[in-house]
This record gives sequence, structure tokens and C-alpha cells, in this order.
Amino acid sequence: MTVTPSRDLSIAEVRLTPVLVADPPLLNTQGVHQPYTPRLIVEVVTRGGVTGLGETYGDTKYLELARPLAENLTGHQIGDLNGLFTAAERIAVDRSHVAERVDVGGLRGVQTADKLRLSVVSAFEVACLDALGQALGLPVHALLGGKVRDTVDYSAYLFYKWAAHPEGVPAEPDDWGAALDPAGVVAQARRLTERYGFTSYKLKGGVFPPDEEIAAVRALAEAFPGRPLRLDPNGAWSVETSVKVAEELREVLEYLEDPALGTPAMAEVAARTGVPLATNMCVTTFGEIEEAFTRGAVQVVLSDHHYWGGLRRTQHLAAVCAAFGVGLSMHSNTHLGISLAAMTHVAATVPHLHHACDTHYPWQSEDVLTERVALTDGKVAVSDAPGLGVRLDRDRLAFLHRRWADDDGRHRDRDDAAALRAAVPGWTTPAMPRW
Ligand SMILES: O=C([O-])[C@@H](O)[C@@H](O)[C@H](O)[C@@H](O)C(=O)[O-]
Ligand SMILES: [Mg+2]
Repeated sequence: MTVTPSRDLSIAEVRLTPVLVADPPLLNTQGVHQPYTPRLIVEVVTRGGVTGLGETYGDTKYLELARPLAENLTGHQIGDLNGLFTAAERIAVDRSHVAERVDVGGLRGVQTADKLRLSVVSAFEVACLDALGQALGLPVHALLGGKVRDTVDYSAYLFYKWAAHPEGVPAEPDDWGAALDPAGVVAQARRLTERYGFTSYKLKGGVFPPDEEIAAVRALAEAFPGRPLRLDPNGAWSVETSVKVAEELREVLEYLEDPALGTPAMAEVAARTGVPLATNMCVTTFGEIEEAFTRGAVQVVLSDHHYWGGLRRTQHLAAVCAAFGVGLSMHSNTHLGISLAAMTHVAATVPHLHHACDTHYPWQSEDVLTERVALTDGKVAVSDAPGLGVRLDRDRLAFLHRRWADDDGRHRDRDDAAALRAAVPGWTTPAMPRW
């Protein structure tokens, strides 16, 4: 049988391009975002000449896993996604990158070897689906079973923020200014609403003492009556503090996100308050589901398709959540348009998605796409174009890669505590709970 070039769906090459992307000085409980954040762009090129795109975390520990995986995939069929995951399982993980406990795993929960591998292979899976979709003339959502909605809702992701980076690095111009009190948070929310039409709001908390953050959420409730509001301190509070905040904000919160760290603490908070709890920290792997769900610790799981291992595993998570009557939505990290497109395709296929997803995208002034993904009325339209429906801008990619290549080593591995030390000498990642 003769195979026409465009139908040869085996992999000729996988290109990995680490980039550094400008990021504003957004505060969280561990520190502040650095001027640049690493991301990894994955291109899967088929022998038939189709190129699929994926994106994931770009820190060195992810690159170290991506490189051997990329090398092992020559000749692999892009439609063999199960085989892709088997290939990823064979990649050894440096044990020094593994942290099995949520309290030392950073802002993304535990850092098991599996989770690191999944965070990498997810970008390869997305790139394979993009390539497959282009080759077949089908959008990624069709490869995932088809969309059940035409648009996906996103919430405004509000951050306490400094006007400028303490390191004094001349990152991309930032016209957002500071947001360090309730008035600043409301002004930021209004601006995001004017630009993108958001109708729900999440405040990243754990930065100031809880009373100040309660005041900020109350100010938001006054400025945007009836709109869904969330507060996420990334596990910075004790059970007592979490219960107090929940009680004070129960009338205005859609949910409280990771008020306390870990399933036992979340279960205790859940038992003592009627406010639903969401997480992207204590349920981040399938292995963590049983304890959290049977103890009633969380009412909404916020998936991150990167560390849950891609779009199909996000659908599996959705099915498990549905079976337990637990809600599903998505949180995000600093990301570019390829990831936003991937999030949108999979979110479009999940029937019981009852909460707007988070996205950091408005904070990213830079992208690697020829056209930014549009956020209008707080929604992203689900693309019906073949694949993800996005195109790579090679000049932008090269520019952002050069920044990575020329970096003096300070920004290749995200370190929010190091960035904060530039303003607060001696600052280290705080022990939890902080309050
Ligand atoms: O970007 C941040 O500062 C966030 O805190 C992020 O790292 C979290 O992983 C995430 O947004 C969350 O919802 O916890
Ligand atoms: Mg969160």
C-alpha cells in the first residue's frame, strides 16, 4: 500500500523549545512572580509534514524529562497516545525533584515522580492531538468525543500585585499598577472586566493577614453584586482561621479554594462550614481521590491538564468527579495560548463543568502565537478549526527562546521566594499554616 505523505502519521521529530515569558510581580503566599517564567513549547512533527503544538512547565526538572522522551519517539504513531504514556513511564526521574508531601510540594500539591512525568507528557499528548486533528481535518474537541458547549467560561484571576519587580529587571511594560488593598483589588477587577468581560472573580490570597483579604472579598462583593467570588490562599491558613474566614464570607463565596493544606485539614474545615471547598493542591493525582472524596474534604476539584497528565486523563478525572457528585473546574498557572486552547478544547467536552475555569492568560503580555486566543465576555470560543486552532509565530518563539538561552540562571527555574528576597532580605518560603 502506498501511503501519501500527508497521511504518514508517524513522528519524524519532536522539537523542544524552552522560553522565558514576561510575568508581572504577582504576589502569592510563597513570594512574588519573577520577571520571567519558564515554559516549554513542544512541537511534534509527523513524517507527513504536519506539526502539532503543546506547552507545559519549562523549569529544568521538566526539560530533563522532556528531552529523553522526545528522543525516544521517532517513528511513534501520533494516534498511539497510550503508547506515548508507556514511553514516558520509562523515563527516570531525579529523586531530588520529588516531594511526596503536600506541605513541601509548593503551589501544585505533591511532586511525585509520576506527576512530574505526567506534567511533561501532557504537552506531548496535546501536540499529538493537535497534529492528528490537523491531519484528519478535525478539531481536538472532536477527537475527545465532541464539544457539549460552544464557549468556555473563565474567571478573572485577581492578584495582589506590586507596581514593579523588586529585581529591577526591565520586563515587558506593565500598565496594571499596584493592587495591595481592597480598593486596588476592586480596581484591578474592574479593569479585567472592561477588557475581557469577566463575570466571576478569584482572588489569590495567603498574602496578607486574613482580615485584610476578607475585606478585599467584601469589597468585590459590593462592587460586583451577585457575581461568583472565590478566595485561594494556597493552604496558608490553619483549620481555625479557615473556618473563621468561611463563616465571615459564607454569603458571598462561590467556594473557598485550598484554605488549609492537605486532605485531613480540608476535611475538618469542610465538616465545620457550609461553604464549598475547592482544591488544586490536595487532590492532584488519582491516588489522592479516594481519601479526599470519602472524607468529604472537597466539593470541587480544579484540574490542571498539565499535571493531571493531559486532556484524556482530565476527562477521566471528570468522570470520577461526576460519579462522586464532586464538581470539576480548572485552575491555571502562568501559561501561554497553546495551553489556553488545550484547556478550552477539553473543558468543552466535560458535561458537568459548573464553574468558570481560571486562567493567568490576561497577565501574559507575550505569546508564541501569531494571534492571541481571544477572551470575550469572559469566554473563549471553542475552535472548530482542525487541531487546536492556533498557529506558532516562529519569530516570537525564537525571541523568547533567546531570552531563555541568554538568562544568567536566575529565571530558568521558577522561584517566587527568591524574587521576594530582592525586596525582603532573608525571606524564605513560609512554614504553613502562616495564619
Ligand atoms: O501563579 C500563582 O501565583 C498561583 O498561586 C499558582 O501558582 C497556583 O498554582 C494556582 O494559580 C492556584 O490556583 O493555586
Ligand atoms: Mg488554587
